Amino acid sequence: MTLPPLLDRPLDICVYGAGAIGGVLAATLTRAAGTGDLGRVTVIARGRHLDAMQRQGLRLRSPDGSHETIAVTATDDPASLPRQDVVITALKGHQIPPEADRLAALMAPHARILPVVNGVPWWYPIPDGAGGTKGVEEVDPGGVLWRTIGPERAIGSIAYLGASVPEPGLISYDIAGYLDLGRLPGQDRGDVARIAALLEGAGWMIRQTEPFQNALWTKMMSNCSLNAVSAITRTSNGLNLKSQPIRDFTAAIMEEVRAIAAAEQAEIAMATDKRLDLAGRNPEFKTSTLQDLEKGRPMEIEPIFAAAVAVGRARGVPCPNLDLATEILRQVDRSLAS
Ligand SMILES: NC(=O)C1=CN([C@@H]2O[C@H](COP(=O)(O)OP(=O)(O)OC[C@H]3O[C@@H](n4cnc5c(N)ncnc54)[C@H](OP(=O)(O)O)[C@@H]3O)[C@@H](O)[C@H]2O)C=CC1
Ligand SMILES: CC(C)(CO)C(=O)C(=O)O
Repeated sequence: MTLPPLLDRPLDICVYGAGAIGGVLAATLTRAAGTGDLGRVTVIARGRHLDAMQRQGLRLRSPDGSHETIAVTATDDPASLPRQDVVITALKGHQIPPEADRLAALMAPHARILPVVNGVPWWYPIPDGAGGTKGVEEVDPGGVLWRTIGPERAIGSIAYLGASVPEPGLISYDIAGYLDLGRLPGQDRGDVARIAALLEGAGWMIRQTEPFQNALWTKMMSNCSLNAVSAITRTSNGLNLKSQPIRDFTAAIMEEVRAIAAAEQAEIAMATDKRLDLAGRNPEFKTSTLQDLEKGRPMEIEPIFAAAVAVGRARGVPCPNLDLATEILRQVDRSLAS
């Protein structure tokens, strides 16, 4: 399908899900709203976090420890906003499918969507067995996002940074980093370049790794291993990796994901030992999966770990360590729900 081009005027952006990652994005974009190629910036949030932002503004703690308060335009009702040029989702993977209709209604006909999400994204194609492609069932059950929004409107977006929400209204930007934007081979990248430039204008460091599946599976290698192991042990990676057996288990998952990536024609340039050493450098930081577990919220088990296993299965790549880690986490989730 040919997409209508982005309009030749500043682009209005809505950040849908202003939690840890979305909160950092909302803060930085709101600061820059109305400058350069950036039009109005709005935010979708909910509950006590929304109340706090509406009452006191979004409070941002930056990696250098400095604090600032930013007045954001925030609502829990996307239908109250005008149709957007760009929607950035920063929801958990499992929180996106239930929002499919509201997301689609929020997007102008020419709009692009940037799903900043860990795991196999809902727009990522795998063979459907009939000569076409479809999304991965574990991340988009029944293909609702694939049908309602369409994979061609999505620009691949990966956050290489760390953030958390210590209390409602307060976003802690814990580990400074960057966003990687891109599309798979053969797709038009003109809109990627424009949105990358817009985000750079708002102060973001942007990479555009080509082919994009290299960036995607490089991040998956970290998430499938570090996030899963930290949630199983309920311990930060910094401490986990001091134990040789845990380090070996984490490395084994990384190697399995590397093999799945290779079957997807993706190259993970980062050596496993180097990635493990990097993870050991932030002993205080808890992965987003461990943050969820500690807050008693559902973990992104299906969109991250189970989806990777599913891609491995579709390509005939065994991943027994990741498979076991996934099943352990499902069991943890079930035990908490009962
Ligand atoms: N945190 C991190 O350091 C990193 C996270 N990521 C990835 O980024 C993505 C986002 O994660 P993260 O920012 O940690 O998640 P958060 O849970 O902090 O943020 C998601 C936000 O969206 C809100 N939300 C969910 N559904 C709705 C809805 N229907 N309407 C309005 N608001 C809604 C949530 O509210 P509520 O709390 O009520 O559910 C929450 O505030 C995930 O895929 C994660 O794996 C990637 C890199 C690092
Ligand atoms: C830890 C990190 C930065 C990489 O695995 C991450 O993406 C997360 O916490 O979700």
